[in-house]
This record gives sequence, structure tokens and C-alpha cells, in this order.
Amino acid sequence: MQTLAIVAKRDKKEAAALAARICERYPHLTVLGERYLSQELGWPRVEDRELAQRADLVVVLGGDGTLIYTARLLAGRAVPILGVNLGSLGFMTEVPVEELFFHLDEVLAGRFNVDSRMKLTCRLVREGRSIIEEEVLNDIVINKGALARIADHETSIDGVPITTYKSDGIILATPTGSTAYSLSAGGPIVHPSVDCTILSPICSHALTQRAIVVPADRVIRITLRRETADTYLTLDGQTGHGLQGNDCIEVVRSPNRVNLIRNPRVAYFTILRQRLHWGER
Ligand SMILES: NC(=O)c1ccc[n+]([C@@H]2O[C@H](COP(=O)([O-])OP(=O)(O)OC[C@H]3O[C@@H](n4cnc5c(N)ncnc54)[C@H](O)[C@@H]3O)[C@@H](O)[C@H]2O)c1
Ligand SMILES: Nc1ncnc2c1ncn2[C@@H]1O[C@H](COP(=O)(O)OP(=O)(O)OP(=O)(O)O)[C@@H](O)[C@H]1O
Repeated sequence: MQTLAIVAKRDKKEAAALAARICERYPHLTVLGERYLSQELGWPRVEDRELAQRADLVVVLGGDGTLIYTARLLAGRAVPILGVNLGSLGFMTEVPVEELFFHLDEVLAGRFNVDSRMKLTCRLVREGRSIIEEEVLNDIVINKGALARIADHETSIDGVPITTYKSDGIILATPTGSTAYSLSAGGPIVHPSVDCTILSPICSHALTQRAIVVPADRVIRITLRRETADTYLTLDGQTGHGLQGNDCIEVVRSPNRVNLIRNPRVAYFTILRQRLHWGER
């Protein structure tokens, strides 16, 4: 590995200080900082696209939001990502900050395994034209504003009508995102090695309309059937778009994946137990 890129949580001095220590410790490596970090440390400015093309390894110093931001920044490139937790929950940033150099030494020596996480591609189709196409690691959320009326979400899978959810919204989550918003909406926890899409209605008016789990290769389409002002599409909690009546949200598995470097000291279920406060053992 020649080129290491670092993405640090914005406005977190501790993250920038750690990035500077990483750079000092590995003088034989080319270290690139994401835009915010370059500004903070006075490093040469590197455009996102260049960083994504050149990086052999990315170290994320932050929380889940910073890791999601990094996955988007890398676009289609499956560069291994080492997530170091400087966030509040840090579900996906598995490495505790005090163990950073132990794990980084191991990774640079080639001793590591990755979890290959699936992503979803979301298209917003308006009047027959795809006007937005983005990939998500966590989830696609269709949601209404505080005063908007309950919305009708006409849903089909591979062209077969499923139902029209009368609800506050719908979440389409990856297995990675199953422990985020979808879990709060009553969705199942899905192990990240299972490729599937989880469809979780938010506060559905019909009690039998529960979350469903669909094979990842199916095409899910949700069409907003009632003229609804104040309805939004939010992708990974990072980007938002206003929706109109008859807009169609089309969701399918992305050909790209995200490679998260595993912390060999903790199993997935240990992280679940700790982060979700399920008790000691
Ligand atoms: N009511 C809710 O639970 C709710 C509401 C809005 C958004 N969200 C989630 O926030 C995500 C964006 O995260 P953020 O950190 O940028 O925003 P944020 O700072 O608003 O954090 C939301 C919380 O979700 C946690 N989180 C994020 N991804 C997770 C995952 N895969 N598994 C377990 N926990 C996870 C974060 O650590 C944080 O505690 C969205 O993708 C969405 O799933 C949750
Ligand atoms: N370098 C960055 N560039 C752009 N946005 C960033 C950057 N770092 C963090 N963010 C954004 O800042 C927000 C907060 O970061 P993050 O979620 O990592 O911290 P946290 O909320 O403390 O941690 P957690 O999500 O684990 O609770 C996220 O929405 C993330 O997208």
C-alpha cells in the first residue's frame, strides 16, 4: 500500500491531531487528506475525485456519518476503509481510537479482512425521466414534513403490485442500514453478510403492513399517489430532495460495494450487544 487517504470528522480537533500523527508515523507512505482536513492542517488540497482514484486505503476518523460520507466520496471504488470511532455511537467505525495504531500497523502489513457491504442505487423518476441517481450504504427514506397529510405509497416489486402503504413514509434499507432508521421504525436486524433490501413503512395506518425483506436483486418501485406537499427523499441522511405527486422512486442493488476492514477483536454480535445495550452476555 502506497497511498493512504484520511477523512476526519469536521470540526473535531482530536481527529485532525490524529491525522497529523498518522502522517508522522508512516513517512514512507503518501498521505492524502480529504478537503476539510487539508484546510485544517495546511496539507496540499486534493479534490474528492483524485482522492478516490489514488487511495489504496482510507482511514476514517469519526462516527457513522463520517463513514457514510466517505463511502459516497469513494463512489464506485472498493477501497478498504478502516473506521476509527470518534463519534457518539460508532456502529460502523469499529476500531476504538486507543487501538488505532495497532490496527493500522496490521493493515499496512497486509493482515486484515474486509466485510463487503452491499449498496442500493436509488433513482428518482419524474414524468418518465430519471432526474436523480445516487447510491446509498444505509438507506433511502421517503418521509413527510410535520404538517403534511398521510401519504399514499403505491409499491411494486419486479412490477408486481404489493400494496399502497398509507403511512408517514417508507424506508428502504440495506443490511448495513437495518440497525439505523429502519430499526427505529420496527424493521428487522439483518446480518450484513445477507444481501437483501428491507422495506419498512414508517407509522403505517394499517396494522398488518409490516417490514418486509426482499432479495437484493429485485426492483422496488414506490410511486407517490396523492398530491403531497412537503414530502422528501433523504439518502443516507446526507442528501435531500423534495418530492411531487406521481414521482416514482426506483430501488435496485448497486453493482458497487463498500469494503469495511473488520476489527478482529470484536464480532458483529458483540458490537450489536454493546451498541444496542443488550446486556453483558
Ligand atoms: N429515528 C431514527 O432512528 C433516525 C432518524 C433519521 C435518520 N436516521 C439515520 O441516520 C443515518 C445517518 O447517520 P448520521 O450519523 O449521518 O446521522 P445522525 O448524526 O443524525 O445520526 C443518526 C444515528 O444513527 C446512527 N447510525 C447511522 N448509521 C447506522 C447504522 N448503519 N447502524 C446503526 N446505527 C447507525 C448514528 O451513529 C447516530 O447515532 C441515516 O442513514 C438514517 O438511517 C435515524
Ligand atoms: N469530513 C467531512 N466532510 C463532510 N461531512 C462530514 C465530515 N465529517 C463528518 N461529516 C458529517 O458530519 C455529521 C456528523 O458526523 P458523525 O456522524 O461522524 O459524528 P457523530 O454524530 O458524532 O457520530 P455517530 O454518527 O457515530 O453518532 C455527519 O452527518 C457527517 O456526514
